[in-house]
Amino acid sequence: MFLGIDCGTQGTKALLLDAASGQVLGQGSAGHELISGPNGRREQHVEQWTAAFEAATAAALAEAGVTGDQVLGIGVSGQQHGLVTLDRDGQVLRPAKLWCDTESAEENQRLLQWLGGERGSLERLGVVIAPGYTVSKLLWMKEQHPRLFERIAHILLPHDYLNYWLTGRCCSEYGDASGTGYFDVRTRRWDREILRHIDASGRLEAALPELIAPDEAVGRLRPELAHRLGLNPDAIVSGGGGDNMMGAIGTANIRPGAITMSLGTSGTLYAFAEEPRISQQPAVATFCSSSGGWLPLICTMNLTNANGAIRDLLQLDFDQFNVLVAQAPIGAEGVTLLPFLNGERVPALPQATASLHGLTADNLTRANLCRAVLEGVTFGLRYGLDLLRKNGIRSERIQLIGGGAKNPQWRQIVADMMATPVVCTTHSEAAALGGAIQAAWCHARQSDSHASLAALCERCISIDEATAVEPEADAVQAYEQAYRRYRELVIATYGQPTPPDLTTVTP
Ligand SMILES: Nc1ncnc2c1ncn2[C@@H]1O[C@H](COP(=O)(O)OP(=O)(O)O)[C@@H](O)[C@H]1O
Ligand SMILES: O=C(CO)[C@@H](O)[C@H](O)COP(=O)(O)O
Repeated sequence: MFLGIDCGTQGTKALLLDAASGQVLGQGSAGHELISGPNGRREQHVEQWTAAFEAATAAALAEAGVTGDQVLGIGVSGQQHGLVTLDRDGQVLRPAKLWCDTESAEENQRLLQWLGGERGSLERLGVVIAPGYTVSKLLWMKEQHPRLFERIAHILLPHDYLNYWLTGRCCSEYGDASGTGYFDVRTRRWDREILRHIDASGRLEAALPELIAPDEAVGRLRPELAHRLGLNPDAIVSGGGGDNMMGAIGTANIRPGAITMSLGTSGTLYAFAEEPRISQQPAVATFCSSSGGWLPLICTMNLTNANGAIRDLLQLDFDQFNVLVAQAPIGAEGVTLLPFLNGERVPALPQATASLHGLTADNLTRANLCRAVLEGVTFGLRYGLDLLRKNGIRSERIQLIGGGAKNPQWRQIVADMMATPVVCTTHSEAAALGGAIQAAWCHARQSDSHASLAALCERCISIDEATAVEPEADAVQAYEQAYRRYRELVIATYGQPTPPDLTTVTP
């Protein structure tokens, strides 16, 4: 039995996998609260993650009817880019600053300048540092909380922190590390110089966790924690990874040829690559995968949060929202919502606010508003898909995961808007499943078994054919028009982000 954990933005999901049969035996979840503040502050108390870990794990074990002593390994997936700082006694210094926090956008701009702009960042790190990446949070902390900054002894990402809580060891793996902005994705090494630029004392470099390979274990559970959670004290903890890296494993996206799209708090799109072919397009982040390769990725910051904001405003539940969406035609009778409530990463508009366009006395209806938000957030992913496709990434279909993938209406909208068939894997909690599969892989390597990651994915992941949807020709055309209007409005309202340059730099 293997336990997969996904510490997402809105909550933690746990899943218990019988890796021998490939069956998921039980699942559980528990929510997190966001701390929102001025200038795009989005933080979370790490105690929420550990409490949610415990609650979700207990629920998954109870649903499976299995005791924790049967768990042989744990794999943790986590929201990317967040900054957790510890002092030398291992105490957390302040709430974690999250991937969707844009408070350090200005610090990011200064660091980008130091790197030589987008080109300099690409040449040096293989990614263009974006607001939300970890590196600018460090500069922000130095300037805003100098006393706490001086006490930093360990810098961890969210899933690294959970691994530390589980095992007592601070380390990181290539996938999540590649989203920090102080890591070279080509060589898979930390970039210490950028940290020295932020603080010449050497404190930050000394605080970097050790890097481990994707099939390496972090260690075993701390005995007292194993005892408290009722888990097997001999259970190993695998390296885990960022939620997108784990979502890739959990959808068997470990070979070129597949595209996974996640409809979570963020919207993401990614495809496995065997080589670090760095795109010159700044929006495409060529992260490392947590399965030995690379994972070119697009991320939008406004997805289910924007839907939720309109749902709350109109006091609707999911079903009522969906009924209203269905009542409005494609294009919402000319109502377009540019949903940048949190600022945005793709397109690169960290300071943007959302805006509503095309309202008239005739089209201002609840149905059009609901459709406009769902279309607006999905258009962002269409823009991202175009960028990936222009960089040579092709797939016959899109594998849809995350909370939003449970919505059949949204699945059809995705298929029509992307003009591509869409399907879900049996377990939409693919990041948690990926964690469990990675733990089984790691356990097999430790026990000298020859179970490959590919064989485990084949055994544990299946397509849910009942969710398969094909694009419908009329709808594809109608969305094409609505998408053009969306792009024109983005450019007219916020200006043109860096024009796409589709050549590639040093592979
Ligand atoms: N049936 C559904 N229809 C539409 N959206 C849903 C449905 N179920 C869950 N969601 C959305 O999914 C979100 C959570 O997705 P999830 O992938 O777990 O996010 P995260 O990992 O960022 O915490 C919820 O906030 C909710 O808006
Ligand atoms: O920042 C990114 C990817 O670069 C996000 O995808 C985060 O990893 C958060 O994921 P969710 O909470 O939406 O699952």
